[in-house]
Amino acid sequence: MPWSEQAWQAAAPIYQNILQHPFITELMNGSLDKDCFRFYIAQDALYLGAFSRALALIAARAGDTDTSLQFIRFAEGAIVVEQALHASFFRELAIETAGAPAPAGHHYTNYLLAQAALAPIGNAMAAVLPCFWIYKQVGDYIYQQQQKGSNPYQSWIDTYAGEEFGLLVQKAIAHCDAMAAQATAEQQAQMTGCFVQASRFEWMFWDSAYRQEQWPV
Ligand SMILES: Cc1ncc(C[n+]2csc(CCO)c2C)c(N)n1
Repeated sequence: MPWSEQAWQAAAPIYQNILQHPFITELMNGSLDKDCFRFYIAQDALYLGAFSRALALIAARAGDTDTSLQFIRFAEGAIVVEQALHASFFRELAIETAGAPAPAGHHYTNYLLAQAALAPIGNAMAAVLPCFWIYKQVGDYIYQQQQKGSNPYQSWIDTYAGEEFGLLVQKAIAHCDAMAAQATAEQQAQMTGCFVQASRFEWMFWDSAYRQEQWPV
């Protein structure tokens, strides 16, 4: 069984929790509070900025030029998405600035940056994988389950359900599987741990937006 299948199974309970989260169910039926979505988009702009830096760090640390080039492209993709967010959703939702990161986003981005900078490269790759893979699965799920009719969040939904995005995700999975194939059982277990941890942060990121999470003090 490829590493990615084991990792997905390990994170499956978290993924099920994500699908049942009210942020997702309400996004899907269009009833999500506009302020929660605004909060999410602003936090996501901050997230994408940090995420692209994490990908660029992995590119710099990769052992071969093919992997390096792929992660440079991933990093570019994240910047392009971030700029598109600014251009469309920020204007549409009248968001002036992204503001400061909330606790969950802060925790998630700093985890990714620390893994990308300091951890073994396989761990770093496994830590960024849920960002791709969970969004693909959630995007497809929403797209399939959605009732037809107008949904104010349709353009967001369409971003992650497309075939082009699916190919990108396959590449990210393949790079992790190639790393894992050369790793010891212990290193593979560490990679799985990173994948599960980042999946947890994906749930927390949505939950944070749903609660419009603030710093306690
Ligand atoms: C919290 C959070 N997690 C994942 C994504 C999805 N995502 C962001 S960049 C990228 C790859 C390159 O475009 C993907 C799939 C998101 N937007 N926000």
